[in-house]
Amino acid sequence: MEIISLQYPIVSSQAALTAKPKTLAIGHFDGVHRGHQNVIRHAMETARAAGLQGAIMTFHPHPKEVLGQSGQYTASLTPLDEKVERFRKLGAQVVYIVNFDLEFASVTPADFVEQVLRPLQVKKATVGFDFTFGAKGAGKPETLWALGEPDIEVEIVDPFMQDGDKVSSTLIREALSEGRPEVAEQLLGEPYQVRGVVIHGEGRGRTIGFPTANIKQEAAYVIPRQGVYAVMVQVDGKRVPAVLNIGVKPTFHEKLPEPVMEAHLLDFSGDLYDKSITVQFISFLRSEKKFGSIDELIAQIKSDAEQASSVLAAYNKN
Ligand SMILES: Cc1cc2nc3c(=O)[nH]c(=O)nc-3n(C[C@H](O)[C@H](O)[C@H](O)COP(=O)(O)O)c2cc1C
Ligand SMILES: Nc1ncnc2c1ncn2[C@@H]1O[C@H](COP(=O)(O)OP(=O)(O)O)[C@@H](O)[C@H]1O
Repeated sequence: MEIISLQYPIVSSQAALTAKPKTLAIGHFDGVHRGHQNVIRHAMETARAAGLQGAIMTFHPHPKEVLGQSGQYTASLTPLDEKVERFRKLGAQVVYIVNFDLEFASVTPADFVEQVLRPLQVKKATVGFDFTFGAKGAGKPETLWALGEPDIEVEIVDPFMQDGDKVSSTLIREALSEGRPEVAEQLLGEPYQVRGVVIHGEGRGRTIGFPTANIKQEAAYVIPRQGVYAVMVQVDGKRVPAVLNIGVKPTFHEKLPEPVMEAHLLDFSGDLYDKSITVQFISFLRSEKKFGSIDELIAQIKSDAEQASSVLAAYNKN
């Protein structure tokens, strides 16, 4: 798979000069959830059937981040490199990452088609029913259809529904903020995950019998609701059951400026510092509490670990 960064205008760029006829799925695709997967699969199938290259175009950073419309979009469900990995798994031959800056934000829908899609040899474009593009998001799928004529065929993919709801990144963000990782998993098609590096914490964990790997997220992820979770941790190519806390440790701190994310891996011992790990959120267990004594906290973490162990044993059986 080829990964090509594009900076508008692209007309005389290498990417345009060497472009092959293609089918292009276009979207932001944050999360690469089941709805996105459906759009991308349609595009890849169309490409195969028509003997065209199968490509995906996405935008980075998030338009809402650049245009300052919504603070929450500084965090994503899938940072760019994870998104690109998923595109690879979905069979893309080429991924275009368009640098979404203010200049690109002001390109009209017509110019997007003439100055980006046609130079890239797009013969078929696949978008979701709610796709918007061009300055102020003025372009809709039907606009693309009209502007693409006669030689760019546009395929508009219907909403992907699950239990009566339209699968969307917003729904996934809501589920995570409510501490419902099972819902997020259903919508994503796999558990919600956060990657990061293990850093040093306060060194208290091992003194209370529960060493915890403190995770510094590798990018600005959407962070689930604070509290205790049963999670699966991927480290050194292994998947290890773990119990995780996202919180401010009220038993020890009046006010931590930022919540921390820390995982105690079950039936595990070893040095994890500086390792890159991936946390998959499986189930929410409880809210974080301020305990009157360290012994009460230890007893509670012991019971959290037991609960996580049984939840994860059942999860991994299915
Ligand atoms: C499963 C689990 C549950 C936890 N629950 C709480 C809690 O309810 N209240 C709290 O103050 N700290 C809680 N903690 C955080 C501990 O206070 C923290 O792990 C301990 O202070 C060690 O921190 P350190 O790794 O920075 O040394 C929890 C930690 C784990 C692993
Ligand atoms: N079962 C385990 N789960 C998590 N970390 C473990 C485990 N066993 C050993 N460790 C090691 O212990 C470290 C955490 O110990 P801890 O006393 O909590 O220190 P810190 O406050 O620096 O995180 C981890 O970063 C890891 O290197």
